[in-house]
Amino acid sequence: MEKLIIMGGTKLKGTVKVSGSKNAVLPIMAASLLCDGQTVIHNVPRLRDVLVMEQVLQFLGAKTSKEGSALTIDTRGVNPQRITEVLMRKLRASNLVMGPLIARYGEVQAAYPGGCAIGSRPMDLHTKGFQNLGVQVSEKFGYIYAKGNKLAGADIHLDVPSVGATENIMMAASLIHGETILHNAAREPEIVDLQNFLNLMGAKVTGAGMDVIRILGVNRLRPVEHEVIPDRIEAGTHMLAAAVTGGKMKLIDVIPEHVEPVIAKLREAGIEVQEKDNSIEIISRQRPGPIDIKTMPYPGFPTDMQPQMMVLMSISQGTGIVSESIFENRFRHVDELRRMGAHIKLEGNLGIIKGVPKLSGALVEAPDLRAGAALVLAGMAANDITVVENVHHIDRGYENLEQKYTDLGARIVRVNNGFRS
Ligand SMILES: CC(=O)N[C@H]1[C@@H](OP(=O)(O)OP(=O)(O)OC[C@H]2O[C@@H](n3ccc(=O)[nH]c3=O)[C@H](O)[C@@H]2O)O[C@H](CO)[C@@H](O)[C@@H]1O
Ligand SMILES: C=C(OP(=O)(O)O)C(=O)O
Repeated sequence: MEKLIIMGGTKLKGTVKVSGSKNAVLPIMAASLLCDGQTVIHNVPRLRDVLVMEQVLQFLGAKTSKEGSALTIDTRGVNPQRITEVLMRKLRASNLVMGPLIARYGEVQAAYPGGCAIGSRPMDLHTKGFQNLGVQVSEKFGYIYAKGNKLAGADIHLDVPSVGATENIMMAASLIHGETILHNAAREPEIVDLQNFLNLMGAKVTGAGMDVIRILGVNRLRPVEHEVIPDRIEAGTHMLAAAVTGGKMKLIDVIPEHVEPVIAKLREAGIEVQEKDNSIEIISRQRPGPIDIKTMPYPGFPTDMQPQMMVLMSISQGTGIVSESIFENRFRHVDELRRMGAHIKLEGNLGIIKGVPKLSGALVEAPDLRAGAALVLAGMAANDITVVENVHHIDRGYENLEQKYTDLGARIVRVNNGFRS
């Protein structure tokens, strides 16, 4: 098991390049199954979820190859079969192959997906959406069976704006007869990137980024080349890394508009943020002031930034409240932050944080991806040494996180059972 050993206390300084978006590239990889031929995706981050998604596509018969940050997916040999738990459980986005497979082959059998253990994460909105399109869905022994030969567009209303359900329905509806109108759709930038990719392939999708998306089904989609958007959660994580270490950091290859909710909260806490076309500069001069956050679907404050923001709140002057409204079990970093001296009280979905002047190093465990990143930030801001265990969670969603921070002056080494790796 790999761990990170962090010697805290260095202010991060310099320029960091933001990698391509994990949550944009995964649905786009799945969407390549909608056509026959070679799809080329540029700006693909090297991280574990992408590797596992490649394994899912390979299991279905696709061939994948990489050159630099370009990923080629050749779907000519695809021959769908039952996707087992072993693969599906490795990531949440594995569920996104369902929409494309139903539309193209009329059938899919797959185990329930995995992903970060941050809540119950049901699939009911995905399966109800498929049923609206004429798919027969049954569930048995942890598997979803979906079948339908005469699929047709429909009016679909999502109970909550689920990112995954919006993506699955958009992909399925792109390659079936008739028009689908998806109401209460998720509005995340990754949905807009998926719309752009589908339309390049020849689909007729409009409205992504708003809460009603219209998809006019077509008979055929063609393979294309596409460049994914920068990762707004990685960008937000770096912005918080600069803020909690008292640093001065320039982020390049970022779309400032996508991180506006994070920028607004940093400014409220007294951190200086300068935005340019595709760069952001963060200057942190003093201990942050108190803020409250409430996680909401985009364009609200992202749940994927809640643990990192809690680190800033742990060292702010005053008391702040975190209200987690998306996932019911996304406070698993709290016990670990307490080990580092944070004063946090939990009451249901509320975290009440009384800032302390400084955190102190400790042995902590990354319980999931963003909580793990938050612990790295806490370790860099703290006195003394912090050891973060279970780094594999962080590797799921960040490309070279510790290397990027080492380049900015942080003192971090990765060890494997005590040996440097
Ligand atoms: C790979 C990917 O893009 N993951 C992101 C995606 O996850 P994911 O797509 O899984 O998250 P959703 O938007 O679907 O989940 C939002 C809420 O809807 C609920 N829900 C969802 C589906 C369903 O069928 N029924 C249901 O009740 C969930 O329990 C949750 O409370 O959006 C989340 C919310 O921004 C992010 O934290 C994840 O990083
Ligand atoms: C929760 C996340 O990922 P996933 O949906 O893949 O579990 C995340 O990226 O923070």
